[in-house]
Amino acid sequence: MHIIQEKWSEILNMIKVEHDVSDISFSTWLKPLKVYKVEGNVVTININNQNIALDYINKKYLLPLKVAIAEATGENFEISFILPDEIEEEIKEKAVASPIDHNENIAKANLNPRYTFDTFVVGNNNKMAHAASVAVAESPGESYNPLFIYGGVGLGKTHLMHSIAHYVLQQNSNAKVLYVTSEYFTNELIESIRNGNNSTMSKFREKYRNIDVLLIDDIQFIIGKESTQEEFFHTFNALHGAKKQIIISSDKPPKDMEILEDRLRSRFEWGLIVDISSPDYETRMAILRKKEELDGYQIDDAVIEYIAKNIKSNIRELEGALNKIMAYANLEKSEINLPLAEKVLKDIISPNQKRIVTPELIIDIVAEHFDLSPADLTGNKRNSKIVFPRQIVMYLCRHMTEVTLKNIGKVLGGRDHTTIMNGINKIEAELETSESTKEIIDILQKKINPSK
Ligand SMILES: Nc1ncnc2c1ncn2[C@@H]1O[C@H](COP(=O)(O)OP(=O)(O)OP(=O)(O)O)[C@@H](O)[C@H]1O
Repeated sequence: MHIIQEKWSEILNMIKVEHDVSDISFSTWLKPLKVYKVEGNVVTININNQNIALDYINKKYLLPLKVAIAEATGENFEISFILPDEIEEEIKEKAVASPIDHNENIAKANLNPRYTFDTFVVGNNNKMAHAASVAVAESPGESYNPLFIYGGVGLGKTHLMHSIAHYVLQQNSNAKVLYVTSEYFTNELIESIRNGNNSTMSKFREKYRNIDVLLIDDIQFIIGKESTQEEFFHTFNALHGAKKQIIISSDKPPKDMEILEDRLRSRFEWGLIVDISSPDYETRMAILRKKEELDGYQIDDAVIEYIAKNIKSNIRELEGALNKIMAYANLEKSEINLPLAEKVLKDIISPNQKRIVTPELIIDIVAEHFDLSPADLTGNKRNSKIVFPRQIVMYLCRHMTEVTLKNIGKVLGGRDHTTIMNGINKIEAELETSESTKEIIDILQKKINPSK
């Protein structure tokens, strides 16, 4: 604590005595004054009362304050006054300048720090989507609302959405920005409904309707979930009506989302719809080069070209391939060259570009989709949250691999083949009657084997 702060009441009392200030004047003008900060030889005094006449204090007490401070400290100080409003402004400005607060904002908004415009490679496949995203980032709520980005798995939708969010936060650290997947939105909604009281629901609504920029990823997953669609519809209206920006991504355009409620579909079409397609060879090369630069690697052209030539449809896999080569080189302490790349990638790059689908892969992807762990699916728990996804694994293993019922049972924690058969029958029956099960299976099949 600065000596002026320590001696503050003494200083005020000195003024009272020396200038014969009445009790009432003292408590009106002097007592509310507080030392806000001391920097160098400047004391900033908080007036502490927005309505007080600054002029009057300046005229009447500036000199007495200077003298009393000099007397109490033995030094000369300049004095400046600050009002509560100005203090608030200053705190906000500090928040902009402070990288710690910026990181906090990024975390609060659920953003991946790496997914920015700087690290996003613009190519023929995403030029329009990129340009629209920049426009939205520069003037959220004003240009295209909603911005609807669609495209296949692993092509950069999420990266682009995060880039918009980062940009908005950089421009205005007070902006309320939130990125969620539609699955997260659904789970949170279900949780609020399950808690069953009005306050959890109103908290949920307050959260989602009090946002400047809302980004919802993979909206296709709310299809078939009626209460989620209903709630999202109202969230959308509230935000859009208040000119708040909404950005949505999906694996297909609204017109192809067959069982989406019409009123949502038409809203999705209000703004701008842009797509991201598979990158061409040049773009794949540029993405790999960018990654090399960001991760600080030094890699032979031949290796980069080999990956770019062979992995065509999915950028996540393109990056995964490079990571895998680096990991091997590291592990085996070997040089990064073409023979190593060929050896490491032989599983990914089969002559006809097919990904090898195994029950383990299916378990991983189904678990991730339902927000479960693989161990949940192979374990013994029997609640419906787990049983349904487990049956889906059985169905998908049957239809996407050559593995026998017995072996599917083995991988699924040692279940016998009749259990597996029953699970498969259950899903097959549901597919006859339930649009949402059909949709889930469709999504999962695409996640498991995007090239199909
Ligand atoms: N144009 C690009 N430049 C640089 N990196 C990219 C680009 N496009 C995609 N990536 C990278 O590819 C990976 C997959 O991208 P992302 O997660 O954004 O895909 P997505 O389309 O959202 O996939 P999903 O459909 O699975 O949600 C990320 O690591 C991302 O950084």
